Amino acid sequence: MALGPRCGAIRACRRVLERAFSLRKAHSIKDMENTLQLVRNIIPPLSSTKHKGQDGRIGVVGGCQEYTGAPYFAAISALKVGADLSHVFCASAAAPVIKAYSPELIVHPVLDSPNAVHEVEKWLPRLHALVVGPGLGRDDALLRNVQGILEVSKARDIPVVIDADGLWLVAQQPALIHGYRKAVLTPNHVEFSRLYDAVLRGPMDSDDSHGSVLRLSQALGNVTVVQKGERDILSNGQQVLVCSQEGSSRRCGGQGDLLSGSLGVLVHWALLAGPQKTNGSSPLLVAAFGACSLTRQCNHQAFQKHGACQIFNLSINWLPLRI
Ligand SMILES: NC(=O)C1=CN([C@@H]2O[C@H](COP(=O)(O)OP(=O)(O)OC[C@H]3O[C@@H](n4cnc5c(N)ncnc54)[C@H](OP(=O)(O)O)[C@@H]3O)[C@@H](O)[C@H]2O)[C@@H](O)CC1
Ligand SMILES: Nc1ncnc2c1ncn2[C@@H]1O[C@H](COP(=O)(O)OP(=O)(O)OP(=O)(O)O)[C@@H](O)[C@H]1O
Ligand SMILES: [Mg+2]
Repeated sequence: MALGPRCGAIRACRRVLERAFSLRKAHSIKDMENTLQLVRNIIPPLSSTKHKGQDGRIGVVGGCQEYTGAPYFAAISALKVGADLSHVFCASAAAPVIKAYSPELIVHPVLDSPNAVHEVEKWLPRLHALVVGPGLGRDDALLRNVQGILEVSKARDIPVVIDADGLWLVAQQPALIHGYRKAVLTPNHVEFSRLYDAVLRGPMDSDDSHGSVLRLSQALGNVTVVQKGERDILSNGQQVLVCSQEGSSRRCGGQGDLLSGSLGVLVHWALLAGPQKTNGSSPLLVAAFGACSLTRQCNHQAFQKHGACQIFNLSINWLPLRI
């Protein structure tokens, strides 16, 4: 009985994905349509023969005393997109708050414990992907623990989406993810400039966004980079994709968290599907394009429905995931 509403929500979410991917608006170029078809190909079919967990067990690493919304938005988005289980590994002060937001999330108050790396590592064999950074904050002790978590995740070949303060850590230590082909970075404008400066040791050319994203990806050893903005620009150092699907002009906090959480599950689906389903294109690029497209489409639908409503802030932006 408890599964009913959740299955309904997932089916609804899949319908939103399907609708998002069948839109032909906004800078619609043939490449964009072709890529959306590849995104459709990686979405696993629902089936009564599957067991719980098969469609994705995602871990979000983030959440501290100040920021409890960001890890919640990322983790709940993974579920709403279609993951079966969503974990949050956060600092102890954030855990009761995040638990209270939703009984659907599994919350581990471990990030500030002396055994944080071990506490997360013991879950890794059961997780398909990690989303590192939403609401993490910049406390040195937490960042040291997250460094350890990234190292053990790489050793186990777990895909990682790195966002927000996770990108702050990578800007301090690019070697942490250099050459790790299962990493996707999702910087906003400021995070991208910071990373570019740190890795390429010079300011980016603001007249050449494509080139800048391509060069940053190459300099990081072909890690996939998603530069969010008016148009999202994605590259794995070989190919550059642009997602210009119509979004909204409302720029409230948390939209990037929806993107990184959605991407966590799409990365898992894309790697499971493999290059035959993505027609030889990089599965991670296809996943990233799907997450950008979905987030922008949700922003668009929410804005259509609620306008520039200031009261509900972010909630207006993720309502479409629940229809
Ligand atoms: N509800 C929650 O819990 C949420 C928590 N969150 C968490 O907060 C933490 C910090 O993340 P963050 O993104 O605020 O980063 P940070 O480096 O402090 O930069 C902020 C400053 O950069 C600027 N700026 C930003 N974008 C820009 C642009 N496109 N173009 C130009 N400038 C731009 C802007 O500067 P200003 O305009 O104010 O001078 C802004 O004030 C992180 O853990 C994250 O996950 C969020 O996820 C939201 C929801
Ligand atoms: N100017 C814009 N026009 C339309 N969509 C945008 C614009 N800027 C960002 N977006 C979209 O909003 C989503 C989040 O991007 P944004 O740059 O706000 O991330 P962020 O700053 O990391 O957000 P968060 O507040 O969650 O940290 C992305 O899907 C992106 O495509
Ligand atoms: Mg962000």
